[in-house]
Amino acid sequence: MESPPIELESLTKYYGDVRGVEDLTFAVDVGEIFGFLGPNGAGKSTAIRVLLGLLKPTDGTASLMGRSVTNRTELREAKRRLGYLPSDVTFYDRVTGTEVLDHFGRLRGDERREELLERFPVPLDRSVKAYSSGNRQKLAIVAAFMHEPELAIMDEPTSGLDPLVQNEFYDLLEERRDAGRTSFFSSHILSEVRRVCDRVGIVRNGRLIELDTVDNILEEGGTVVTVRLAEDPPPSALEFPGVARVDRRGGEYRLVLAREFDALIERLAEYTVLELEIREASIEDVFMHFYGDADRGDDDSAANGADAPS
Ligand SMILES: Nc1ncnc2c1ncn2[C@@H]1O[C@H](COP(=O)(O)OP(=O)(O)OP(=O)(O)O)[C@@H](O)[C@H]1O
Repeated sequence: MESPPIELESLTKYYGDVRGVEDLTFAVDVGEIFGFLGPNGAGKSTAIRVLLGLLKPTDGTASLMGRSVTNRTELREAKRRLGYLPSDVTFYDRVTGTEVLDHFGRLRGDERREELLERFPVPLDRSVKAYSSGNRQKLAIVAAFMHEPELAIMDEPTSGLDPLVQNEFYDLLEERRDAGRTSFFSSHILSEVRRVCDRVGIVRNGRLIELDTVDNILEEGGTVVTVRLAEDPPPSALEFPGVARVDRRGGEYRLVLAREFDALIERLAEYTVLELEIREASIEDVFMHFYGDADRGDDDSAANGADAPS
């Protein structure tokens, strides 16, 4: 059987006392577009840097296409079949775009170079020092994908790209999926996650807190109910199975829930309903609770609070 493109097993990385990631276990399947999400400082870049062999795990294992990233020979083999897009693209400044691509082409191949340059055009003859951040990102995309890698690992790949270029990039990921190639990327842009990701893993405080298909997650929190009551119950009084979260803002309660209307009506019948609105949830409504509430008690480590900017 084919090895998973990415496999993490109890992966833990501490920077001294500061927790990067803790006990991360999940695998990415062949042909998936997998989104790696979580608030700032959650541990996404740490996991990605371990996967690329740039950081040594404190504990646990990580492998790419069945090759352990802590074994130099295996890592080198895996890297030939990998495309990588870092979060802050830096090239040696005194070279031109063409020279950058020549360099990566010699290392790994460049059969899609011309086609990708038509889709992500950059001023090839100019020094990359003079590139705008968007052009740097486009050059990095061409460099990462021109050898048609089996697996692409990307840290916030669309940051700095204009909307048209972003769309071109999403098309590229979808074509890769159709060809059975795997893409893994971190993102803060929920609309792009909804548009392209098959499955997501969400990390917070270094730990995996959700691993599911985007469809399932949206289904479970697909409805937003806003209600105003004559009474003033605590938000927890409006919780029932199927409710993902309840917030109170001013005199209004806002529930994100699966389509459990009977249970909703039963619960609201205990109160005097003054106003009621029911609408389909946006992806922000559904995902925000994975981001917020960071201090609600799921932190059990002295390392908590060490979220200095990275
Ligand atoms: N080189 C480092 N030395 C010490 N601590 C670090 C280092 N790099 C990251 N950290 C810490 O590890 C934790 C995880 O950071 P990481 O950069 O992996 O998060 P992230 O999810 O990628 O965040 P962002 O969305 O802001 O890019 C944070 O607490 C961060 O301060």
